[in-house]
Amino acid sequence: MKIDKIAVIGGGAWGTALAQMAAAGGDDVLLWAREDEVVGAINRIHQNPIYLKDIPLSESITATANFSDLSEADAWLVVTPAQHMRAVLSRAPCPGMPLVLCSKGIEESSGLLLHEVAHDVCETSPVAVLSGPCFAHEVAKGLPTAATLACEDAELGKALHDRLARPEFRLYWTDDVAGAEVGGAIKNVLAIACGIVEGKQLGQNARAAVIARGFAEMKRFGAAVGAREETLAGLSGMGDLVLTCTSTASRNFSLGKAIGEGQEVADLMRDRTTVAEGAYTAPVLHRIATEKGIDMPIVAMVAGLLAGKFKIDEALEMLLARPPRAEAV
Ligand SMILES: NC(=O)C1=CN([C@@H]2O[C@H](COP(=O)(O)OP(=O)(O)OC[C@H]3O[C@@H](n4cnc5c(N)ncnc54)[C@H](O)[C@@H]3O)[C@@H](O)[C@H]2O)C=CC1
Ligand SMILES: O=C(CO)COP(=O)(O)O
Repeated sequence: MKIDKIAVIGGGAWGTALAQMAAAGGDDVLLWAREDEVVGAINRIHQNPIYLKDIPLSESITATANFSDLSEADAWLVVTPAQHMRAVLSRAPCPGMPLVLCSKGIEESSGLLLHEVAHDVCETSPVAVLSGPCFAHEVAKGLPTAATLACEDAELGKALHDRLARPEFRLYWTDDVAGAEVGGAIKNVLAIACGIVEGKQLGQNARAAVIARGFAEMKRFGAAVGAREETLAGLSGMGDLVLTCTSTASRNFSLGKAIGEGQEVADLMRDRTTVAEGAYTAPVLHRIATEKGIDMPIVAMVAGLLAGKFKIDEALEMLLARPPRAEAV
């Protein structure tokens, strides 16, 4: 099996960066974007002026707003915000098309992981997941990056690896699709928590505690949905957790930081141009954890703070008042 022609669905920062990476060898790449302004600018001046400003893009990238153009591709990279993936895929002619899911989240309405949503909408499509510590602007500039490529079909996984990996974009493979998705979805919620710690000036010890105990929550959730612990300890889990929990380049961390500094959640969420997935993942993750009896206190606090159920000082008090426990998960 050989994958040559790549199409990318989603002209945000990450879709644009992935199109840039897929076009780095000079191969033509088709990028579907929702905004006419993005389509026009990519085709005319090879830039994405809304989502990835000031980064020159490869002339091998062509943008389109027509789903019908995508049927010529050998595989699609799906890079919409998680909550819009079902609606966008439902409009695209996907029978049998291999899909590489690059978004990070859990569908709020159904509680499904994104590979389950893709199977729902595109029943005959084989599905892979690409996830890891990858700030879009760094990938678009060709800075060294490593990520996880998860695919149950080994032949398709190898073909995707051969087409997408580059020396500066190193892909490690696994067949643990759920594992790769769980890490990417949960780290966004934990990044909001770490941003709150930063904004509230609770200290670096507290941030390290959130990362380590948040990882324990990730492992508990993973075990309940069949994710392998070794995947969570890799790039898509621990790797992305460290990146996103320690940098203001993360939208999730920055959202948390602003909340920690005392800004109102409603103001911060209103009129956002870019997506902070953790704000949508936190409530559904908390709901699933409660239903399945999975202990996820940090996730519960983030969900409660976003919903305005309590103040940060109260959340901190509740976390610190939890009964002592053994460290092992
Ligand atoms: N930016 C990054 O560094 C990375 C992002 N991701 C993930 O990629 C996914 C996409 O994120 P970004 O490209 O960063 O987005 P972005 O924040 O740069 O852009 C927002 C995107 O949302 C789309 N959008 C807004 N309203 C929509 C609607 N009603 N229906 C369909 N699409 C709509 C816009 O067209 C645009 O493509 C997210 O799940 C994110 O977690 C994953 C790795 C890195
Ligand atoms: O997923 C990311 C890096 O791997 C991007 O993080 P943010 O969505 O928080 O900006």
